[in-house]
Amino acid sequence: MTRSVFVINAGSSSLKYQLVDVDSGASLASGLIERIGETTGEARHEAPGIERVTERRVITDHEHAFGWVLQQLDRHGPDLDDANLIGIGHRVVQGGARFDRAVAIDDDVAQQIGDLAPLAPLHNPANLQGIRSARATFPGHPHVAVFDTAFHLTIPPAAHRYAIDASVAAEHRIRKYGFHGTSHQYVSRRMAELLGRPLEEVNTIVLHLGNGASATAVRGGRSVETSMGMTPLAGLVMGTRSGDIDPGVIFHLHREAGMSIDAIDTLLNKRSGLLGLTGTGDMRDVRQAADAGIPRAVEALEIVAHRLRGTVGAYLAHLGRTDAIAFTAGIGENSAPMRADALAGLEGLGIVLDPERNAGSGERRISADGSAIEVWVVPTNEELEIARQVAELVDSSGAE
Ligand SMILES: Nc1ncnc2c1ncn2[C@@H]1O[C@H](COP(=O)(O)OP(=O)(O)O)[C@@H](O)[C@H]1O
Ligand SMILES: CC(=O)OP(=O)(O)O
Ligand SMILES: [Mg+2]
Repeated sequence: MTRSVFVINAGSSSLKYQLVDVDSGASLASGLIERIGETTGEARHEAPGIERVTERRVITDHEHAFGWVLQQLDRHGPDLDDANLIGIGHRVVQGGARFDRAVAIDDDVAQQIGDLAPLAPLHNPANLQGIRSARATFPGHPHVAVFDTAFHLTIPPAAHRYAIDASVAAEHRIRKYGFHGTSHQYVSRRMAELLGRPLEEVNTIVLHLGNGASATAVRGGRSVETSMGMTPLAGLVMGTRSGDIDPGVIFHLHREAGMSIDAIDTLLNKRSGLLGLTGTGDMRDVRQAADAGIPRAVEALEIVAHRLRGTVGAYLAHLGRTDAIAFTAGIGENSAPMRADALAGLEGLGIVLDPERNAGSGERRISADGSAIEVWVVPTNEELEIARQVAELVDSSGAE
């Protein structure tokens, strides 16, 4: 019989969901509600065998959004009883130093997710709002939190501590947490499977390049270094986030340009990265502009590739021996030129792409036969990984 998990990724003004068949991995329904709380929201729902539903309407809050989803399921199926819904999985971005695995959500866990909000002010309050609304909407089912940070709690202190006053860091819980852990875990496991070797023996660099982007060095299935930091602002150049900058820039913008801390926060999180460099945060548009010869787009792609190449180089050093590099997420899976640019010039380090394989599609090896380090495209599936973790917890503990 089918067993399904409803996976929720709640953002501040959006709600992404997917009903996942845990055993086959198939998506039974999915959708996205955007601009919640604004004057014109947009809601999409799709399921196999139906025409995609798109509506523009006011959606007042997350509970209202869930009401809309239930209505779509009611109208178009699948029926949640037929789908044998066994639990609800919530993506929670910040789990702090405490949550090293998925947990069943009770009032105490919900409170702790709220207490972690200062460490992820853009994400955790929204995640919590999603949890509250979903618990009200699905009161009879177990709810499970799956944390972006959990996979990275194996990162050793030399890599996760910042060199600042130790008492200030301890008091304010300042350290590298890292994010996208669900994806890095899923892809690094799959990588070992594809190489046909035990997970414990495989060292992989995972490059998750979506709107948010991060790199992780995985040694024998454990994260040992990652590019995001205390917050998802650090590291690689992203769609709208700057990634690494000299922290001195912030003082300069405050003191010399008179910008408020909130304005700088918005600048670095929402108006930087590809968007700040070119005017669009979407890689497809930037590539098109670069192909048309627009200099700032060409230069933006060089900045993205330069940061990636430096990160790969650092992680080769941290791992000592690297078996594979895996590209994943929207850009990593779909942009052959960005993969080629990121690894250009690394032949001397044993990394050689095969241009024809790189230009193909789907899960595959893209390195040349003689490449000492294999390079692969491994499509991520965060929803499936969340659904599996929920199923595992429900099966083992009868989570309520
Ligand atoms: N064919 C493609 N070529 C280049 N970039 C692509 C392609 N398809 C998607 N992308 C890029 O992937 C990014 C979105 O990645 P995705 O993983 O879907 O994002 P999110 O982090 O929101 O889940 C966007 O920058 C988009 O332009
Ligand atoms: C944590 C993070 O960066 O998430 P996303 O890629 O979904 O923005
Ligand atoms: Mg994604």
